[in-house]
Amino acid sequence: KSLKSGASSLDAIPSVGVPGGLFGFYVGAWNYIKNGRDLTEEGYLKNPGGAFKVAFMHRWLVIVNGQAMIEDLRKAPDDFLSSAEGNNAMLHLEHVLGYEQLHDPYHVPVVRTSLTRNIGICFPSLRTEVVAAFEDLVPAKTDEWITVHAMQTILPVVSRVSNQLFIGLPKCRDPDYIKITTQFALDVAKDALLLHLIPSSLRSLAARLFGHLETSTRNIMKHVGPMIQHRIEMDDKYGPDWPNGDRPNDLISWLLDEARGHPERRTVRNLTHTLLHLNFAAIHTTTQGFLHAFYTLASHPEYVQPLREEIESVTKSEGWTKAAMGKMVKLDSFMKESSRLAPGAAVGVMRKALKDFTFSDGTTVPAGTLIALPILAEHHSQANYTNGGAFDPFRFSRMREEAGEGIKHQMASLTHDFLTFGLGRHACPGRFFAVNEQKLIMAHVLVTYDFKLKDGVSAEDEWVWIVGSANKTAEIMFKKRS
Ligand code: HEM
Repeated sequence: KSLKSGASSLDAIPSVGVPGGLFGFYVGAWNYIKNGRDLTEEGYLKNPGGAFKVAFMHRWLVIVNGQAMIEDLRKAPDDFLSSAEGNNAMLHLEHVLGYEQLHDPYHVPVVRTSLTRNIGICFPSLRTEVVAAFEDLVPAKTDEWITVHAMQTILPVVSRVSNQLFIGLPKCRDPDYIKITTQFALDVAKDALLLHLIPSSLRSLAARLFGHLETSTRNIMKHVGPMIQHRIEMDDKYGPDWPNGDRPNDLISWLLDEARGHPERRTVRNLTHTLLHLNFAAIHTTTQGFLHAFYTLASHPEYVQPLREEIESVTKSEGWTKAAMGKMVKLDSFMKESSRLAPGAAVGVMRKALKDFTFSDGTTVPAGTLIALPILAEHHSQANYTNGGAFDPFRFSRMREEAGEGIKHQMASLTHDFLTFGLGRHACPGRFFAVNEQKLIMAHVLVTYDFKLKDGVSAEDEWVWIVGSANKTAEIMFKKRS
């Protein structure tokens, strides 16, 4: 039904990759699954500063581009263009992450405020965890190279460091806990895909029968259930002021602060869902971004020296602190440039129109339409970047040297031409943590090891549908620096 009514009212918007004929839409949907990245680029180049539509599974997706339309999307209120409903249409959040995760997302302000504010205070334990994780997972010596599987090494490092902030020691190091949380993110993607193929009236049932949420919740509760129960009881009794001031400073406490006066949020189950959800939001995204940058660096050894010099000089004067990370402008630029060329997805910043919506150029989409931005094409565009297709690691640090351009070109800043973290009110609230974490891990690797890609390994992303992933099988060789 939505396809039919949507199709007729979206007539004025040109389509890409969809042939005519009776089954044209479905051929187009298949084309987009096979070739989503290139078709998006094609639509972008044919419709500069405008809109085009692609066959996206079983519905149209309208992709808008250019500064003016991106600004329209950024400014649109939630009751016109909904981010929650956009993400729900992509991921079926209420089924794969839990009903309350869609309908009461109170973790978002917690991540934006308490978690972000605590990065500096928690930085020493984050750094300790990075050092300990590499000692365990990359036990290289100075006199010989060792080879490790890149993804299987970095994923648990990122999980340990993220969960140091979420729940602290000892659980953040527990291999079974790490396995469940990292596997959960992959299961979410699988469940969402399955639910795309099932009519909406049967989704709830299908999610209960075939989905992974219940099992993962049960398994993770075995690890954190008693701890969370204890924290709720202590919070009921003492609020934030525990005797001797020994209340842990972690995500569970920050969530409980925000959950005061909301009994439905203060349950082991609700807090466990939130913990799983944030593991899903944080770990694979950060790992992917890091790995792409790491492969790029390993295949461009000429950039190692300038980065090492910056890291060694900053840590000499500042130590390993959040302020030090802020001063590593070349490293920030390197990571941002890598993310510009490999943002993880060709389209993103998904919104669903809840009412008919008219863009400033007059393009109108009816209520129910899914809308997104062509992230990768904007990132490549010559209109946004000189030599936009080329990797220029210090382009952003050079921009930052220009007077008055300080903050704007940092990796965590949101601009219309850098969309890795989204845009506007619903942009990623975890981006300050993600950037600090990626820089901390990269800085540690750079000062601790020499490294190189095993022969023949590709630093290029692998693309399926609209998703670009860092090489999953690559091996990296490490030797400890003397
Ligand atoms: C490099 C790593 C990361 C990337 C690339 C990334 C990217 C994104 C993007 C593109 C969005 C949607 C923005 C939009 O629709 O406009 C988002 C949302 C979100 N991210 Fe991240 N993210 C990362 C790490 C994290 C981390 C570490 C956390 C938590 C600590 C986190 C928590 C969230 C949450 C809670 C949302 C939903 C925001 C809302 O609905 O308002 N992310 N992220």
